[in-house]
Amino acid sequence: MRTVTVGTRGSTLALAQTRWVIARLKEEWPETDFRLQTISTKGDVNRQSLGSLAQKGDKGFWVKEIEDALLQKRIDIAVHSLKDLPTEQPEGLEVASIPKRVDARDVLVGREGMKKLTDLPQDARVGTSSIRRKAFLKAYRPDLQVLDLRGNIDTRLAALGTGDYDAIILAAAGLIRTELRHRIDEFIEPDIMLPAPGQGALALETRADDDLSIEVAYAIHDHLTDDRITAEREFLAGLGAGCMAPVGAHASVKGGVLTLEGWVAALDGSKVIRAETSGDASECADMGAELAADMLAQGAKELIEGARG
Ligand SMILES: NCc1[nH]cc(CCC(=O)O)c1CC(=O)O
Repeated sequence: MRTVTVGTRGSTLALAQTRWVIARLKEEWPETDFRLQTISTKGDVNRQSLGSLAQKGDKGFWVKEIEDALLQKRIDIAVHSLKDLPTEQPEGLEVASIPKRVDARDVLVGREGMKKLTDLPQDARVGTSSIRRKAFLKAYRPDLQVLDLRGNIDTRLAALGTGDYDAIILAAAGLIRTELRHRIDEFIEPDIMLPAPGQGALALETRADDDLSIEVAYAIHDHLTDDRITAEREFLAGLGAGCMAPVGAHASVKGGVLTLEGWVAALDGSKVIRAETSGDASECADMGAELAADMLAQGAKELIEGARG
């Protein structure tokens, strides 16, 4: 029996999504033995000592050690949250497969009586770790206080219990994948908070010359998800921005027609540039690049640079 080693971070979310990936791969390749290998990353090690969000800004904070493990053949397939993966892979590695996406939206989890964005009183304290969520929330409800809230999903839910926050915002996908869907109080629609590019999707990364692992991973590739996230990520790349930018992107496909929406915001929410395009789904990459160019012409660059500080 051949063995394929699948690697990921040790967080609850990373383990849950990797177990899901292995179960799906096992359905397609019942004769293959899949092993799970956890790898600790700079992001995990430095979690306690993170002084500011900016320190997390270096590209691939969560993925470097995992990619090293791939290159050193300690693992054969890496499972990443797609939104944490830089838009370009290092020499010798590639994204071999994008499984079917789950819900891309952000969600609100609130205290009693604070179960919806519209329930929150003036000055309510909302916790989030993401500058995109912060900027879009401020644009929608400038009267709210947006407070920093870092840590893994369990830590963030626990913080809500201590009373320091009235509500927190996180990705639906993280809660769904860790069997915490029942904690979701409100799905925030994309017309209020556009999700992060790639949110809710996974990426299976392999060595570019490892044909066997590429074939194994590709068995759970989802073309529709791939078109959507290609448009979203080309948009992000076209802006010259990474996962730490106040940028949202969301693509949907109906009847072969892909619609891509993109937002870029000032950190304080005082300005949001929004644009949309649609076309044949086979043009997804060009559509992302064109939407980025369109928004750069509308002043998106100043907003992204402003957010870098
Ligand atoms: N940056 C952390 C991270 N990376 C992926 C997810 C959620 C799962 C996903 O978006 O696929 C999360 C947590 C969150 O944003 O609440």
